[in-house]
Amino acid sequence: MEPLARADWFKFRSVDFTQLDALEDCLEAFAKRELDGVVIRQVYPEAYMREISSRIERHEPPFHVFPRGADPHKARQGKHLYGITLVAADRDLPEYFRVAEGFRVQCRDLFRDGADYEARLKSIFEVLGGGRSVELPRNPDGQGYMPATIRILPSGAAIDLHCDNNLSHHPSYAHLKTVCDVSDQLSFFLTLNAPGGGGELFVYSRRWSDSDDVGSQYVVSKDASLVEGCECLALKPQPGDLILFAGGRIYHRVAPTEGTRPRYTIGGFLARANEGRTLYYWS
Ligand SMILES: O=C(O)CCC(=O)C(=O)O
Ligand SMILES: [Fe+2]
Repeated sequence: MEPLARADWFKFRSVDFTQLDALEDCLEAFAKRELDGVVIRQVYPEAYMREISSRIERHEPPFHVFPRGADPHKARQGKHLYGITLVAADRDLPEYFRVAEGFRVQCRDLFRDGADYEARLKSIFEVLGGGRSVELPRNPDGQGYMPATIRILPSGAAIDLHCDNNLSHHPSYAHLKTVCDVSDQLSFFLTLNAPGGGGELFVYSRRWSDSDDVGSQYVVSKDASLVEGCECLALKPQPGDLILFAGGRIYHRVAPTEGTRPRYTIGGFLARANEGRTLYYWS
């Protein structure tokens, strides 16, 4: 992570993975809006991220590709996912839960010779949650949600301006809302591969308000004029760095990547249980 100017409208902390204890219980500060983001550097060694990225490049293991039907080799030309998000699954939740089951197994395979991704993230969230238990949510049939998705941005691809609170208005969130409080959900992602240029996460001083919700347009591509004149910061994490930020309430986007190296990140969302002291993560 490159050094970053502090901004009073984006309160963040940055620590090395070895100093994780410094962030103990920091989710309380997120809830009180005293903290907007944290960067945990070198959650994995950079060399291991290179190995993971070359597996992703080879589509190994053969993750489900979204949009479905895209040839993973040809799909390099456009933004795509390994796995599927709740909103991308739209109303086909049986498909979502099928993909989720396979993804968890394949993700273990992807990290087979290092620290397991899901286990490592859970142990980090336990510290950040001040000892709360951390669990994958399950639907009434006992099927687990997607623990994360892998976002692949080849050269020139971007993630347009959005706020993740907007996503939780989608009908596919109906069950999840009975389990956890998805308003002001947090976003997390681990950088696996950084592009040669561009690909910064831009966060804006503009906050979400429910009046920003535009009917059935749930996801990205909010009108850029929403943040015209707002202040912004560019975060540029390095491979192995984990970012956790208040993506539910803070407008953000990923700038177009430049150069031949694609941008790979793996991540999802985090929220507190409606009851009890559990944290849930999903994508
Ligand atoms: O950088 C990424 O992979 C996605 C960032 C994002 O918009 C999010 O995690 O909510
Ligand atoms: Fe987001």
